[in-house]
Amino acid sequence: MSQTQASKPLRVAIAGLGAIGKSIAQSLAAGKIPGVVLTAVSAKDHVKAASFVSSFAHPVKVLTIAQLEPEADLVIECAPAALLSEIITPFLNAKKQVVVLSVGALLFHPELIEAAKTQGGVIHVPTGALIGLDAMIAAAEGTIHTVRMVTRKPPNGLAGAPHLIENNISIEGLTEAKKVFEGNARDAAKGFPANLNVVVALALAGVGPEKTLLEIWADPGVVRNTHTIVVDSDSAKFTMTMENIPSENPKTGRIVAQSVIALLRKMQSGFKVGT
Ligand SMILES: NC(=O)C1=CN([C@@H]2O[C@H](COP(=O)(O)OP(=O)(O)OC[C@H]3O[C@@H](n4cnc5c(N)ncnc54)[C@H](OP(=O)(O)O)[C@@H]3O)[C@@H](O)[C@H]2O)C=CC1
Ligand SMILES: O=C([O-])CC(=O)C(=O)O
Repeated sequence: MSQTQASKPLRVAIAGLGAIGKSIAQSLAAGKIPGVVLTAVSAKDHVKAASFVSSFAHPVKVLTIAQLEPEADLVIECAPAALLSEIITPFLNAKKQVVVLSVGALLFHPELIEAAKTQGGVIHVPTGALIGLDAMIAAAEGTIHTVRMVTRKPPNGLAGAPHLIENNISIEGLTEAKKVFEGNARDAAKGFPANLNVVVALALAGVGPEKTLLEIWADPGVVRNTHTIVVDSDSAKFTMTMENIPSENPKTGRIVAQSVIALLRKMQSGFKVGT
């Protein structure tokens, strides 16, 4: 339905007020998308969150995660990955829509995808910090032979990842690029749950997490989170490079929040461009 046809506004809740959540909240509060209204947020620190939303023109409730569902038609999950199920399950059970940013965590909760497919709720995975999901989805209608991705991040965009800690891989004081991971998207999601959602989105759009291959480099020579993807399929061969300017969270590109705003705008519009 187009926004002009819509009788009621789409009520949106945001779970997690970090780099992504705050940016989306500000855009929605500024009325960037007609027909979409921010009704509630959830955050770890409710006092800080209440102060953040107090400047908005319309009142926005600060609630616990469990209190969000009755307040919204759609929840945007942009919290730590461990909270994914807690945030989206009540919405899926109510046959509502969810937008998932912690995409990596979906691999370890197949029941959530199953619930969305069978029970009437909807999970949206926005393109986020990636490029070319439209081309991947189209190529996946035919046969995709190989998908390879190489990610280069400034070392502070990888700091603290479980894979580095468990394998005693130091990225302190690097003077040249260091390869810190080579494997598939499933193992990357396990080892880098807060850093490589992009490769999981790519896998879900294309050939799945086992066959989507990835190298990760801690590179003191880059200032942007840089993802290069090479795809070979029976319809096209394509190479794409994305250089993401980090947001206030060095792990997260600025474009991620904009991708969610673009998704909401597309959902509300009668004119949709892109696959
Ligand atoms: N799909 C994609 O392309 C991308 C996905 N991501 C993923 O999106 C998610 C959000 O990213 P980003 O905004 O950068 O992360 P941030 O760390 O900046 O924000 C997460 C927020 O969630 C808050 N939080 C922690 N515990 C709770 C809780 N119990 N209830 C509600 N909120 C809580 C944190 O609070 P506090 O700060 O107080 O701990 C923080 O403000 C992450 O999982 C990230 O990996 C990121 C980039 C790209
Ligand atoms: O995938 C992620 O979690 C974040 C990322 O690489 C980026 O923003 O470039």
